[in-house]
Amino acid sequence: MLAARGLSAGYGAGPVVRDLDLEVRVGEVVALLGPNGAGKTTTLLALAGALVPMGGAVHIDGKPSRAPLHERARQGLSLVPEERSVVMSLTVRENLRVGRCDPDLALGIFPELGEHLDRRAGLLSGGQQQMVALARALARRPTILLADELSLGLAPQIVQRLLGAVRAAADAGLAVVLVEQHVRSALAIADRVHVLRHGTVAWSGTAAEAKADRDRLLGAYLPLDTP
Ligand SMILES: Nc1ncnc2c1ncn2[C@@H]1O[C@H](COP(=O)(O)OP(=O)(O)OP(=O)(O)O)[C@@H](O)[C@H]1O
Repeated sequence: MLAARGLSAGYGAGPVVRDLDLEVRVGEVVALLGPNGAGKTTTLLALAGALVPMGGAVHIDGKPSRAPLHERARQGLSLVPEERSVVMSLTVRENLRVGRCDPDLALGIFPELGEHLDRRAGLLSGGQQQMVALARALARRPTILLADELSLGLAPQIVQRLLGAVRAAADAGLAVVLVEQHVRSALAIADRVHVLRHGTVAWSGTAAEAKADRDRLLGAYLPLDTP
């Protein structure tokens, strides 16, 4: 579905991620873990088409693609960036109408947003804002979801709710690449895991293997892990 083949990407001064190979298939959640600065966001942006590869390629449905983000978005890719992508001055209802989002579908994913439809997004809690961002991304009926640090700064219950919605969408046929610092939560919903360190893949395996090896993984690669 979506794959990186020998992918290198960065910001002008040279690649910050190098020679990455990874792929995500229909119905699968692939977690990208790693400490701050490891290159997780950079990888996600390159997969999304927001950064042009400096080497290698991104393949979509088996073919190399150089399409930019807006074109990939039309082809069914949804990106939830690290900075919450809700428009604070718009109401929840207005936020859900942006783009090709189906508001009823969005409310089906997070019914609790229903009572806040006419509130400005800026007045919502961080967790509710993230629900709006994720609901909007999922309610475009994408085939690929790329999500960056959904859990950032949020309470465990909300994180579970958000990641549960991601898992349910994958079970319904979505391909997901999830960047997370919250290792335990990511492993709870992921099928496969890549750990990035200094811009390269330091460890790859199934989520079950990562759970079995969690303490060693945390010690070796993920010293900044919280719960
Ligand atoms: N816009 C940018 N311009 C130049 N360098 C950048 C830019 N964004 C990130 N970098 C650098 O690229 C490297 C990888 O950053 P990236 O954000 O991909 O890491 P990350 O694993 O997502 O970390 P974090 O969890 O802190 O977001 C870092 O050294 C960072 O300083």
